[in-house]
Amino acid sequence: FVLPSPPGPKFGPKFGPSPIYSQIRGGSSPASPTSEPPTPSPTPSRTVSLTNHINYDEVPDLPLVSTTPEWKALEEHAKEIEETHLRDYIMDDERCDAMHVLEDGIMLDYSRQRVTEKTLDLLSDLAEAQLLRSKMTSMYRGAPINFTEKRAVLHTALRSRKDSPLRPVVDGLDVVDEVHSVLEQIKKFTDMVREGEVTGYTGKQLRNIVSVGIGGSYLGPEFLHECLKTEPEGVNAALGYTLRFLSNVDPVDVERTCSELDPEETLIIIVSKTFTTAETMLNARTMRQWLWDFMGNDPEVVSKHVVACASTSATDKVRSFGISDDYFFRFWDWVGGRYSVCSAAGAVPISLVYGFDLFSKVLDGARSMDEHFIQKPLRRNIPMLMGLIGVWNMSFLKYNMRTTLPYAEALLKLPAHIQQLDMESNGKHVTRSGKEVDYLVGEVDFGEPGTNGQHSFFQLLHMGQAVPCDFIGFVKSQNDLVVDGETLSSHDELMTNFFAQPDALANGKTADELRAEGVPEWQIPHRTFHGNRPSMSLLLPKLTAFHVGQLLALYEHRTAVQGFVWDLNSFDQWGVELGKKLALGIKDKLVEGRAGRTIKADNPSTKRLLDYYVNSVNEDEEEETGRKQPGWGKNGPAGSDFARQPPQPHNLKDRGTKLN
Ligand SMILES: O=P(O)(O)OC[C@H]1O[C@H](O)[C@H](O)[C@@H](O)[C@@H]1O
Repeated sequence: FVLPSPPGPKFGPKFGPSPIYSQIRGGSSPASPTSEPPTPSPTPSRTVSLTNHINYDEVPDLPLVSTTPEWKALEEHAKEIEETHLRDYIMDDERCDAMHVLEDGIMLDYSRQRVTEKTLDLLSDLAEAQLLRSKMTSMYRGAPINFTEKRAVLHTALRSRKDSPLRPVVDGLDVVDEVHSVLEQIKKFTDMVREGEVTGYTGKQLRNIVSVGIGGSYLGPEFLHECLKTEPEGVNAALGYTLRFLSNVDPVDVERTCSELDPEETLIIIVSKTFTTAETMLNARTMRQWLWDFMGNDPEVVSKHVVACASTSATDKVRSFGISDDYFFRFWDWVGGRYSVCSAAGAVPISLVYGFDLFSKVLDGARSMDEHFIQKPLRRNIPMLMGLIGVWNMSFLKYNMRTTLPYAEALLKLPAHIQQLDMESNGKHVTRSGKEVDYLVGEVDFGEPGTNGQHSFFQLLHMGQAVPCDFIGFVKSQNDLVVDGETLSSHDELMTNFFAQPDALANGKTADELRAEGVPEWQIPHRTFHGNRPSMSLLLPKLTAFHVGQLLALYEHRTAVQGFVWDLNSFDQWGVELGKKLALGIKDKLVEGRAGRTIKADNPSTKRLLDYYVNSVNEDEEEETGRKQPGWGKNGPAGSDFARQPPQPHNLKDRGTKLN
């Protein structure tokens, strides 16, 4: 990977005087937790200079990757792999030894993947042909690699050190300075709230936090929250605070979120990069109404109880909502929603509940993984290995699904976060140059913590469709238990499954083995497992804030690797737009229907559904009132504001509780 140095930054970023990131060595973060078990000391790294790459705008239009000799070689090789069963591969001592890495405190074992040394060599050739390193460094340097939106992709800058020698500049601003100025604002504000120096409208301490947001403005922060809830430092830091997330536009979600909350002690965080997302903005208005219902319709109620985390380009919208500038925590267009956990989107709610210091440890972990990713050679690079094996499984072995199986209850929201991160990033059908792909890209991701998943969908994993599995486990529990008389701790018991399941998937169970166990002949086909099902195992020391940060960045980078090799733009999401636009059109039609006018739909199928929906509600109304109702008509003439109210309007006051 020795590529010519760029002639100069064409796309905006400015660099320090010399090779910069090359001074950073992997795993050197000082923030590794001191608690047991110690993070294994990183192997000394080879440094990689970020200057050895070509500018993104000079990356040539690549031919469809499926037409390259590197791709064809892998296709041929896939036939060879079919010849050997995983149960034989995993008996090879030398192979198993070669197929694990211990880097940045994380052990990755990929010996249960259907790969050989040759597979890895061929994948490495493919990565080189697809300019993987060049694309990675372009991302870190702030090139506009999200070219359909003309944006840089700089989530790595969100966890840069203040004195980082790598200083991308976007729109004339040094992004690292920008990041640190907001982090300081967040620290100051959240400390003041936690110390009671900033209070609510009636002078009460703000101890209930409601984060309103959806998609990337929700899933990642919720994933972090669930991890920190039982993190030993997190448990103490959060005493006396609650954090709830309001994401769905379903009014029932409002009901659940507000139940038993005292509005006078509640701080609402509106998290929306664009500050236009329909669901979030309706929920934001609902929560504002809820505050007003209790404390009066005074602008100060909003300015003291509502904060915003949004992109700088939404500043006017934030202000016109009534939010004060001091309560506005900005992020930037160069942070994608699903990559925004380390921005204000995650920083504000998490710091309010757990304190800024704990959130900083998440950033330390993510930074450690960023450094690992950019520096380590392929065979020691965890996200790169995982990404390339992902490409191999999907495009060559044709597994079009993948499952994330954390053996840690506190990671219960990781599968949902990965689902958005990966499926929104790589769920595409054209390459960077707009060519239709003729190879499989973008897995269907799903998952559930073990052992719950074992009693749910594992039947399919073992005997139905083959789905590559990511097993994630920890050496030490956040909170282990030893029950009197038990031979193992409860965490050990959990981990027995973490070790057993990958073997069950790989080995399966043959008819001969079943016969030897005395299984009756008629049952044998029903109890035979074909095995040969790939998985990988990630083993981390303990689910601390630092290691959560590593995991977060690891999966972000895995997604990027796959997108880079498939030559996709993993950072836009145009596929989400069409449905949003259509929903706006339906809104107009429903308004018509509610006003008792004929609904004109775009097709008979939608018209039938809309008519049924509107008329069924009206029939319920008639039953209740004994009167014929046009639209919602009970409260006023058709077409008036009242006419659009639901039949049983709720008083938002019912959804909160004054505790004293
Ligand atoms: O943060 P917001 O602008 O409200 O966007 C929230 C979400 O909405 C969209 O539908 C996108 O697909 C997501 O990537 C985004 O995270």
